[in-house]
Amino acid sequence: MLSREEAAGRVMVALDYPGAASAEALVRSLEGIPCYMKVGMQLFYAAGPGFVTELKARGYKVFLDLKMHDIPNTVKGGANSIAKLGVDMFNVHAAGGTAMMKAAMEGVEAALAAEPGLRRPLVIAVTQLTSTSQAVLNDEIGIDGSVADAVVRYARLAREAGLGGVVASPQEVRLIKEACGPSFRTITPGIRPAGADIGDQSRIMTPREALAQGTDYMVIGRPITAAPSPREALETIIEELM
Ligand SMILES: O=c1ccn([C@@H]2O[C@H](COP(=O)(O)O)[C@@H](O)[C@H]2O)c(=O)[nH]1
Repeated sequence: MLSREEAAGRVMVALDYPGAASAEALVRSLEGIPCYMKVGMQLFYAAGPGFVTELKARGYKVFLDLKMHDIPNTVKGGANSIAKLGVDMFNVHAAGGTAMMKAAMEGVEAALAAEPGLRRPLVIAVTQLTSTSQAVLNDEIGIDGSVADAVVRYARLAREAGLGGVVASPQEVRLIKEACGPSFRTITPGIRPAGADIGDQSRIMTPREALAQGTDYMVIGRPITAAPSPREALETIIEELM
């Protein structure tokens, strides 16, 4: 059983908006609910790091979801800059390989050494996007085997590189925890309350199902942001988790 506060703390609201004004309106509508805020590419490219530091200054937990995937030296620099924003969590693509993921960790260490008061962010890796189906993985991308096997392989790589968790679908959480241990964090998009529009997601579960699988955090965007009342939609999800 989760308390209301614990349940809210498991939800990361995806602020997928074209600019600061619309994102700020959503944040205000959820005021007082202790959920995580997730800033992704759309908002970050439009509103910049100032929006992130403002959320932190107002006491929000922030996941910066920029999914870095580049050569190790570039990712090291990117991770260094991100760590200096004081976010709680950020990510890279596990497909970049061990050297790239280790470079992200080095970038964080360098930031912490330069500014000892900084918060240490949890660095996590994207495994297979939750929009990727079995058929797309095999027939289009050309990776053989099951999605679950590919996800677990990436999760093991991420753990070996020193990262603290992965982004995956809730359908793979149990396998990831078995392979990487219970304290290795799972952050799961692909969350759809019963009856909600699936949209472009492929590997989905309801909030309650995801929690039963043992997910640590669930990322939820449109089921909240596109609802007539985002606050009511989030409250309903929190109730479902209690
Ligand atoms: O595999 C992934 C990685 C990241 N995401 C992000 O999560 C949210 C999901 O939004 P919904 O509106 O609930 O579908 C979005 O910001 C994605 O960029 C993901 O869906 N899958």
